[in-house]
Amino acid sequence: MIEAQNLTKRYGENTVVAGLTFTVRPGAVTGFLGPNGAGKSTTMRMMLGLTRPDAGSALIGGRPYHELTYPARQVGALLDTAVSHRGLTAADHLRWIAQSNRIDRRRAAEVLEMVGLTAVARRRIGTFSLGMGQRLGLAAALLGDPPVLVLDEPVNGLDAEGIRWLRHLLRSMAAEGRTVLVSSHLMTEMSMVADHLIVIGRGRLLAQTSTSEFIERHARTYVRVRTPEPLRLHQELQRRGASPRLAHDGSLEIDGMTAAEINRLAAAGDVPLEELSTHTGSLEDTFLKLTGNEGGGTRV
Ligand SMILES: Nc1ncnc2c1ncn2[C@@H]1O[C@H](COP(=O)(O)OP(=O)(O)OP(=O)(O)O)[C@@H](O)[C@H]1O
Repeated sequence: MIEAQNLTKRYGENTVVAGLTFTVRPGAVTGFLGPNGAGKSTTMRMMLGLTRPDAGSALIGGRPYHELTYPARQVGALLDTAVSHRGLTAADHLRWIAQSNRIDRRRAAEVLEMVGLTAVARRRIGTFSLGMGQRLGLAAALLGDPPVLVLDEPVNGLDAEGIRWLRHLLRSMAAEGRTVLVSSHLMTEMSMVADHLIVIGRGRLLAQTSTSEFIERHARTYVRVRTPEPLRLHQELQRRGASPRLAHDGSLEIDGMTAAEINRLAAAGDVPLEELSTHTGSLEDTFLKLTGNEGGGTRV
């Protein structure tokens, strides 16, 4: 379990994390969503004792990070892919982390297997692609078999097969009862893997909900109509209180009315219809609308 209480971070006049309060529960994948610059990395760094909050606190398993005796056994973190010891082999890199956290060195081979890097265990990290680096970072996070995982944009650099593999890994980690927090700026990707969502924009909490509820509440449904007489239909619709939008292709998009209602209205007004269809806006659009497509901090 992770508990953030009023977490706040300012850089100069810029409040990049503004009083975030949320809970991340075990046994589920929780997506931490926000556009670039929304404050996700800063929040995760505060959870992991790497950045000092100006106010508030973050607890991992009921304790602040700095009070954990062997942190790598309590929380596995993937923060950025820059690995300092580029001359080390993947296996030696993991053995070194294991040793400094009093973890059995043999665990290195196990986690390399889990992330599909066994074949390159003896290669120097400096030669790794971005995707391989992400896998190695995940291996390091899993080294201490921790009950909590905090992963910052783990999808970055993975190819389609890697992304499928990661989804499976995250789900199985959650199914084992772990707390899994994964950040992303991609709504669609998160909707495919996360059970719960914490959405932030400009450092503020915008939503904390189950993924299915989020989709139900925010996905925009509208009706598209094509007619040779758009102006007349537009007037009829406005008379009914609707606000149709004229799309680039000349069709009308209408919120808040069903296709059947629009059909009856058109028939009553003797407006011929060439197309009448119901659409659901993309999740990505919904997300951008909710977050205002803005990441950066707010001046307060
Ligand atoms: N050390 C720092 N000094 C000054 N400003 C910082 C510092 N670290 C982050 N920021 C600013 O804080 C804001 C939030 O950054 P953060 O990296 O937490 O966002 P993010 O949601 O993780 O975005 P991204 O996905 O782009 O990493 C940004 O405007 C960033 O420029």
